[in-house]
Amino acid sequence: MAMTSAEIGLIGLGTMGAALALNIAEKGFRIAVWNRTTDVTRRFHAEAGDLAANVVPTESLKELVAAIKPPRAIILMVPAGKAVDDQIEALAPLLGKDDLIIDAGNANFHDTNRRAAADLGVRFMGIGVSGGEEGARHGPSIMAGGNPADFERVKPVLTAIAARYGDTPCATWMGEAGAGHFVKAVHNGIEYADMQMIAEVYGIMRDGMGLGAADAAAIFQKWNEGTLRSYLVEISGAVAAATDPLTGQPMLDVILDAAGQKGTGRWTVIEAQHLGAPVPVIEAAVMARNVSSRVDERKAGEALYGAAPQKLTDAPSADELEQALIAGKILCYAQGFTMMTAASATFGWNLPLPDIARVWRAGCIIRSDMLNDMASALTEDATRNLIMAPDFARRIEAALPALRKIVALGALNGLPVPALASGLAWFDLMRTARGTANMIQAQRDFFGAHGFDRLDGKDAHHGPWGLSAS
Ligand SMILES: NC(=O)C1=CN([C@@H]2O[C@H](COP(=O)(O)OP(=O)(O)OC[C@H]3O[C@@H](n4cnc5c(N)ncnc54)[C@H](OP(=O)(O)O)[C@@H]3O)[C@@H](O)[C@H]2O)C=CC1
Ligand SMILES: O=C(CO)[C@H](O)[C@H](O)COP(=O)(O)O
Repeated sequence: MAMTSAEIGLIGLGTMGAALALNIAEKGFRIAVWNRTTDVTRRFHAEAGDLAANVVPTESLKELVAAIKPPRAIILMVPAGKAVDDQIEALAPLLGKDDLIIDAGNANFHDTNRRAAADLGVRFMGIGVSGGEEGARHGPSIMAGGNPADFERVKPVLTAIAARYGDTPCATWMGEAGAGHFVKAVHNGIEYADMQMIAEVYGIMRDGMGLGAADAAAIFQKWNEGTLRSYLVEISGAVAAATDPLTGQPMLDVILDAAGQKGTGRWTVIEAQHLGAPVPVIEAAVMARNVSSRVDERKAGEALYGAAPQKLTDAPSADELEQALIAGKILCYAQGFTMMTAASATFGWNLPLPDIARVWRAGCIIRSDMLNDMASALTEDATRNLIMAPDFARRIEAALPALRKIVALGALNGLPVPALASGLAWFDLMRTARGTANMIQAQRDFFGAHGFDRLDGKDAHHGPWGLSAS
């Protein structure tokens, strides 16, 4: 049996867990690990190289617990949902009341709230981890939730393994209970939206402008040297430049156009609706992913209506596409931050928006140069919608003509740009002082006597419709 020597434990040596365990070991912490399938643990230890000396492989939960110094901290890196509940149920009876279970997977924050409130007999916290395998191995962005004292306990490990923006570690406490997992869900929602908007401009390049993957790659690579510098634009350039070793064709041209999902984007959209803080760019991105998976229906649609995307006669320039993407990105992030403000009010959190922008600057999938400017704008005034911040208002005004042009071209020529179009529609609603909901108020009063508010403040809240009018 392993000696009581490890400073931390980890369960689940899959893609993320294995990378995280090596990262922890590399930063000088002795880590005990356990995996449901024992062969995986053995292989992991055997392949850990120099880091194996800092890894204690264990073959039962009892052995894992015995290998860690009390009070223990054990990270779970297993699929969200039932696997987490099952693991807690198996582990908790072996632990003491001061031991801490840390769910570091992509849990639904409602589950994290439930687990934090339950009498588990141990301490519990949920943390969001972003950066994929590479980030987990060399520096993820960490969004922690739970009791602040528990966070302080594990902070030395979390800050040591986290990505760094300059000297600042990207690991921050977001709030009690499910706050960390909530912020991670919003991160993933924005991730969906960023990816979708990039895919939309790629679609204009490919179908509207007749560009090949190599041309698209060059454009993405150039954008990655400017305002749009970000991990997702960088990898879009890399994937567009890659060649399929099997066929010699561009990789993008041999990949099926149907994207999977694990649900975090959907959770964000559902929660946004509950909060009354819509995130239409993310909604459009989730919708588009769902539609992408309906391949047969899309084929039937094309057979019936004909292929819509035609080469544009008035193609936009690469600069205009870049500007449209800049505008879409700002609008999407403004929606995400507004949603977090609404969550703070509803759930009694005080989500630290400037710190969230800061923690996303490095390590995570949505890291980008623009997040540093967002952090500055939110530090000036976190209560203000990002589109009202002078720096971003200037950028939106400069980029708006291009966004309008791309959305209009898309609509006129059957080139789908749902996320960009949703961002623009939201923006136009947000900048219209006299909207059209007077019509909605009147309709509701007409059919349901719901009453309405008046502009002139007079005390007459029903219209002259009467039963005969219907
Ligand atoms: N992949 C990514 O980019 C990211 C993933 N995440 C989240 O991290 C978590 C882990 O993801 P990832 O590493 O990609 O997943 P993998 O599928 O690569 O690994 C899953 C791990 O969980 C174990 N496991 C699966 N089911 C159970 C169970 N019922 N009980 C105990 N152990 C179980 C597996 O063990 P076994 O070897 O026995 O199958 C394996 O070690 C998920 O919540 C995911 O959403 C978060 C950020 C990024
Ligand atoms: O959390 C992540 C990145 O931040 C994971 O990669 C997650 O799986 C991405 O979501 P989806 O699988 O739904 O695309």
